Amino acid sequence: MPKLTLQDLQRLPKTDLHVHLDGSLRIPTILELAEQQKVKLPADSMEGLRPFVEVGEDCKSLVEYLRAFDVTLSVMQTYESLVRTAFELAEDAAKENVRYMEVRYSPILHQQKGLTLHAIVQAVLEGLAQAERKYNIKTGVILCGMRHISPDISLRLADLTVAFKNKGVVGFDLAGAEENFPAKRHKDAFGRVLQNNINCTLHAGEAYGPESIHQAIHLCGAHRIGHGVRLIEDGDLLNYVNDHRIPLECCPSSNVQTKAVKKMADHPIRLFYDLGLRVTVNTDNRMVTATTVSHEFQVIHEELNFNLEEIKELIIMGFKSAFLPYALKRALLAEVVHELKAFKPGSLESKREQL
Ligand SMILES: O=c1[nH]cnc2c1ncn2[C@@H]1O[C@H](CO)[C@@H](O)[C@H]1O
Ligand SMILES: [Zn+2]
Repeated sequence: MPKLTLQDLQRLPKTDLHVHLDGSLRIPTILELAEQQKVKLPADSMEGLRPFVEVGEDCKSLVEYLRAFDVTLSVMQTYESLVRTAFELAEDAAKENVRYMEVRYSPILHQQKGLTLHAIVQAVLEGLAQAERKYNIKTGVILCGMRHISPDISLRLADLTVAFKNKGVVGFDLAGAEENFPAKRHKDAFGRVLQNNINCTLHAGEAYGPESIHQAIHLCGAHRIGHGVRLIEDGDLLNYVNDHRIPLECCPSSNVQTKAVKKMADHPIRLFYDLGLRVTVNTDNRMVTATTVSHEFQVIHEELNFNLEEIKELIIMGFKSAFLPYALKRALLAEVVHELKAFKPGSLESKREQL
């Protein structure tokens, strides 16, 4: 199989459907924001801060992984910081040719300095709109309820999602520690979202078994599943997910770090793909996991033997799984399919030399 380089993968048009705003900052930006806002960080240099905000392979669990967010959230409590971090995330994504990105975060975690929930959504939409004007990228926002926070708050966040329907917010999610915090507690929030004809996805089957995926689909109406790695433990449910074309938002490197899988070679994305499931490749957290979409493709190319044709198919499944109105999705997909057909691996430099 001809080897694809990181540059090849960067040149391909891509989606990122599962990326957390508060896990995808630039480290220098955290340092700058902390200085401006007089926020105390655990360290005040790039290298000093890195271990607190990038978890690495020795992370032992999702709960440990989630500790990094205390640091990032400490500097994401002002309108300006939300505009900036949203803009920079979309800029970083656009620079690796991500054409469509759905950014998620939980507004309730950004109220430490008294911002209103509306302002918190507005700020992120403003940052993303700035990036859309400058780069060739389309974006949408997914608001997250948090598993460990009360269901009443999830309901408020569901109402917020409804209030911003057709104004940039495209879906609702449930995130946070999975074990001991079942999704069914939050089913009223999902009911609210669904009854307003809005899409939803839930993190499930990452730090808990297939029962969690079952609840996400059958009690909360999930249209997509975040991670879903432990679907592998229930063949019957796996067939249901396959038959209903429910997309899985796979985030391979993050899954190794949270120990949803022991090592990359064990990642079920290969099996899911071979069985015909609709699987998508995503970052989860560009900074906390220290990754990019191109890097995730490189990892599965090298460690799970996905070849170029298969990678192209994964990319198409990403666009197909977008929470976009059908007409827009079809137009975007047509554009991307055209580019994928014309795509030839090999760096731009070597192409120029051949000319
Ligand atoms: O992989 C994950 N699994 C579950 N929750 C996560 C993951 N990554 C981030 N968050 C949680 O989602 C919140 C909103 O963005 C973050 O603050 C973090 O607590
Ligand atoms: Zn996630």
